[in-house]
Formats: sequence, structure tokens, C-alpha cells
Amino acid sequence: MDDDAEWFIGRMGLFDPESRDPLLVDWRAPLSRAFYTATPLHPDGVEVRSTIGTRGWRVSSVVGEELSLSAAGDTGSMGPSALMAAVSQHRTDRMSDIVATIQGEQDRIIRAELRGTLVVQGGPGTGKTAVALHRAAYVLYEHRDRLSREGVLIVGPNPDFLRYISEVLPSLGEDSVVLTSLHTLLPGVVAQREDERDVAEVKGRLDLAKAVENAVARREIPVRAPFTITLESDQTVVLDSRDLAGLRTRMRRTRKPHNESRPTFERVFRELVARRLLSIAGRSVEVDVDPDDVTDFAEELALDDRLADAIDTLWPIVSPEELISGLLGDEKLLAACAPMLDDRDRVLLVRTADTGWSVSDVPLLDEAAALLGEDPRPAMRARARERAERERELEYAQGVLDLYTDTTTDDDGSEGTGVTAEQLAARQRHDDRATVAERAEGESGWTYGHVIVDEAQELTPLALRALLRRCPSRSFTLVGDINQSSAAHGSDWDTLLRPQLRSYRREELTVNYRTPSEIMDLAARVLAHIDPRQSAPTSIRSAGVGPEIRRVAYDTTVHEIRERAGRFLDESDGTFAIIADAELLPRLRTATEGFPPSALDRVWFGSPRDAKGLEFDEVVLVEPGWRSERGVAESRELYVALTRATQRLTILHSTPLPPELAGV
Ligand SMILES: Nc1ncnc2c1ncn2[C@@H]1O[C@H](COP(=O)(O)OP(=O)(O)OP(=O)(O)O)[C@@H](O)[C@H]1O
Repeated sequence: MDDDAEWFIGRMGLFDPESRDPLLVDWRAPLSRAFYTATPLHPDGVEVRSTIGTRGWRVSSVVGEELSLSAAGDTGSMGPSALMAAVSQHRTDRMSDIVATIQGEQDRIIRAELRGTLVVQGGPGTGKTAVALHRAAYVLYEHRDRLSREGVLIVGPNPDFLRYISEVLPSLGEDSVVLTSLHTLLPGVVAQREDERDVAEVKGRLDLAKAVENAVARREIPVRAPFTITLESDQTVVLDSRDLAGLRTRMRRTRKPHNESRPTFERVFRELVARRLLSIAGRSVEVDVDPDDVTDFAEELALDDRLADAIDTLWPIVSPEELISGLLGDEKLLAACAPMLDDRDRVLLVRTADTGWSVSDVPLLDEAAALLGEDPRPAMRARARERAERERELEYAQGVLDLYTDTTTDDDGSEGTGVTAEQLAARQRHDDRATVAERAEGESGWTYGHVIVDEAQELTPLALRALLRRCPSRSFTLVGDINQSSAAHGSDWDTLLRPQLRSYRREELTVNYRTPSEIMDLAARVLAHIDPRQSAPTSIRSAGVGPEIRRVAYDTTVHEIRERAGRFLDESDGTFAIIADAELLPRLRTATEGFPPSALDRVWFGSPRDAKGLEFDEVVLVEPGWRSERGVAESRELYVALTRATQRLTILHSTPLPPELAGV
């Protein structure tokens, strides 16, 4: 620094145990900030900035940069060589951290204020995912007390992507983060498939929340007066419309989710029946009935199976899965619950066979789960189990104390050890406690201190609603690229977010650290098709070779891929991907049959949609014009596919190229 101080910055802070002087400053500490933001024009007190590379315990490189002497223009970014070395490295199947080379525009986002919603728009390869993950680590550092209790949720587009980013936060020493995708957002449900685009669009509409609410309402006292209950004793009670209306009003007042108000319903209903029977049994008017008699009789009625059947009819325990299967499996019910949809949309929603849950079913199930709440009966049983467990722990702790103290007389067992059996038992429980991530994942209705969403352009309104439920404080970081959206229509952040988020801050990332400029030039043509007003991010480097576009016979594609993949895997230790329409993948996968498992670990097959967020050193894109019906969504997916490569891109096609690439 210009005051002669010298600081070492790393992934975590280390102190001299005796003097307490800092040996290594955490990259997130305020002191470290100048390392990332200093430029020759604004050195911020920094005289020399060096990046020290290590391999194991050996220093492998030192790249220095003298800021105060450098007269080069203000690029707003740091030492080009350390950065260039980082971005030119071979990729593995896991993303790594960028602590050594965070750039100025990224640093600003990572350290942005926690409160409110921040939207980060950035083209392919601009570091949105990297920034989102480092932001998670940063907010945990800055707000450790609160966030280590409440947890941070990161939502990615699919399980493959979660695997790809899974090592970044542990490498930064953070484990109070829950990583999930919509597929597994709701405990107990795993979505295994994607719906067609038009189906997903309808399922994602905000209106559907109302349809789910209507479906729940139709399960509550779904009978008409007169409703007759015959008990095991053959006595009958007839409820008229006033009785039913009274029950409905009483239940509305509980303001609890449907399932959670079941015990209240049981009590209120049994009391009503008890009162009625006591009145019939000779007492003239209902109001004269002794309340104690009613309570006692209602308790007896709890043993009556026929009454229990009536309760199941009037207030059934319903699971989210049952509710949504029922709703989507019954055209008539759907028409009654979703009058806001037209016939064409409703037809798209109806499921004729049990095909398993799709990703776009999850927000519907989540909506149902929020309205239904937990089935209280297992919870009641669990509480009873817990009480019994506590008693056992206490007994055990008392036993331990007795052994240690050698005294058996003291009531609280405190003599000799200074601790009571309760304290010892509690301490044991405390040691067994789950991490915040484990607790948050297991507990439905958990709300997080901060939520980060990657590929946020893919959120449907209903999916956004499900996430907002998980963070009522609306402390969100949403990162994404509108131009990579799979939605069928054109979209922008305002259309996507404003209906549910009245205000948000917006930041932009503009430099592409992944894709070489030659490939990006090609991708920019596609972007011009998507939206001529947009400009592609600027690539930070060139590969020296442009993308290769080859027309091949359909029958030879498998052979061609086998050759290229084989050569690449021999010559490089990087990653290789084959991207093609999902329909073509089974045939293409045969290209790597017989490759050794260690090589196969570095090969990936998938559709453009699956490739979202991922990157590979070499990419072969097969038959980009396979689907002749093309809309803006296909163009955006082509844009995604073209921007996955860090080194080389080859396009193989037997069908004509899509119009976006015509003439190249
Ligand atoms: N400051 C940086 N230093 C070194 N590498 C970086 C930096 N920023 C980003 N990268 C690298 O650039 C690549 C692209 O980053 P990332 O995947 O975060 O981009 P993205 O904006 O999420 O892309 P996409 O929209 O295509 O998913 C990654 O390999 C990442 O590690």
C-alpha cells in the first residue's frame, strides 16, 4: 500500500495466535476490497498488487502489477495476466472459485447491500453464476449472526447444474447454504421431467394460485343440507344449511391451513353433534345443555367410527400430491376451479395418465402445500415421540451423573459435577443438532434470510411466488440473462418480476470470461435475431481459431463425433460436450461407446436447455436446424448452445442451418 503496509489476502482470515496480528485477510473483509477495485486511475491506496499462484505447498507463479506507476488507461479491471491465466485454464466438470481474480464490476455486485431485491442481467459467460456464489459467501461473512441461523438458499436450473457448482461454496468454507433446483424445492417431491413449453407456460401463470385455492375450498365441507349422520348407536343427526354455514364460518376464523385446522374441525363438529344428541335426548333447547356434558359426550364420540367417517368426508386430510393430481386429472373439476383459463389452456393442463411430476408441477404443488399445511397427526405423534425421547435422555443423563458423582441422594444430581441431568441431556441434544442447511431442507415452511436464484429468467410467475414465500423479507439476488430464456414469448425483467416485486435494483455484467471472441461473433448474429437492440457481451480473449461449420451426411455424425471426442480426450485433460436436440441424443450417445470411464467423465451429452449455465472446453453442436418450426425460444436456445465453449466450437449438420446462421 502507499503507506508501506503489506497485506496478504486469501480465502479465509488467519491470525498470529500470540500477537493476534492478521497473517491472511479474508477476501471478504473491507480491507481486501481495494485489491479488487483498484485501477491505475483510482489506485485506492494500492501501490503494487500481486497474485500468487500455488500448486500444493509450492508457489507456482507470482503476477505483479504496479498500479501507481502504470499509466495505462483505466480499464476498470485488474491485472490482465492473472485473469487471462485463470480464464484460459482447462475446465473440469466442477466450477471453481474466482477469489483471486474477481473483477471490479463483479465485486460491486458481490458486496451489494443485502436488503431488498437485486437483479443482475448479464450475457453468457459474464460470471453471473460465479458472482452469485461469491455473493452467498460474502453475505454469510457480513451477516454471519443472522444468516447462519436463517440460512441462504441458492436455486439453480437443474440437478446437473447444482452438481457443477457444488464445490465452490465448500471451497470458500461455507456450508450454511442450501442448494436446490425447482425439481426438489418441495420436500418429498422429485420432479423427473419437463413439460412441453406451452404446458409449462400455462402451469406457471399466477392465476393458477387461485385455481389451487378453489380446489382446496372444494374439499372443505363439500356437502349440501340436509346432511345426515348415523352413529354406531344408530342415532341420527341431521345438519341443516344453517349448521353447515355455521361450521364454515367457525372454520374460516381459525385462519390456519386446511390440514392444520383438522383438530379444530374435529372438536367443533363433535361438540355440535354432541349438543344435538343431548338436546334430542330430552333437553328442550340446545342452549340449555350443560357445557361439561357436551365436552364429555364429545370425547366419547371420538371413538365412534361412523362419526370419524363423516369427519373424513367433511374435512379430509389432503396431501398436495393428491390435490393437484385430482385437479389436473379431472376436466370438470379443473373447469370449476380455473374459470380464468380458456378451454384451450385447460386442455393443455389435463393429465390423462400418471406421468410423474414435471418441474412446472412443483410450484402448483408448493402452492397446495402452503394452503393445506402439514398433516398434524404425524406431527402430534412426533411430538409425543419426542417427549418420550427426552424422558429417556434425562434418565440416561441421570445415570451418567450418578456414576460420576458417586452420590445418589441429591434430587438434581448436582453434587460433585455442578451440572444437572437436564443440563447434561440438553447439552447432548445440542451436540447432535443438525446444521442450518439440514434443518431448513427438512422443515416445510422454513424461511431463509437470503435467496439467490441463478438462471432467474426461467422463473414462471408461480415459481417466483413459491420462492417469495420462502423469503418474506424479499432479500433476493436474481441473476440471469433474458436472452437465454426458454419462455415461448419475448420477455423482460419488468414483465417477469413487477407483478410480484414492486421494486428492485438492477446491475449489469458486460464482459464475457468464457467464450472466445471468434465464437461470440457468431453468437452475436443469433442475438441480433432475438432482439436487434441488444449487444452481446465483449469477450475478454480470442482463441485464434474460429468456429468450424461442417456439412456432413446424417449417417456419419456419430462417427464424426467419435473421432473428434477421441482426439480431444487424448490430447487434452479438459471437457468435451455434444449438444443436440433431445430427440437426437440417444443415437449420438453411441458415439462414445467403449471409451474408458475416466474419459467418459469428461464427456457430456445434452440438449441446449440442459446446457444452460454449463461450460466445456470443446463443444460439438449437432443439427442446430433439426426443428423446422422455429420461434424466439429456439433462437434463444441456439444462443445458449453457441456460448458454452471455452476453446473450440464445431457445428455438424446434415439438415439446413437455421436461418439465424444462414450465410455464415
Ligand atoms: N473474475 C473472474 N476470474 C476468473 N474467471 C472468471 C471470472 N468471472 C467469471 N469467470 C469464469 O468465466 C466462466 C463463466 O462464468 P459463469 O458461468 O459464472 O458465467 P454466467 O454469466 O453464469 O454464464 P451463462 O449465462 O452462460 O450461464 C466461468 O468459468 C467462470 O469461472
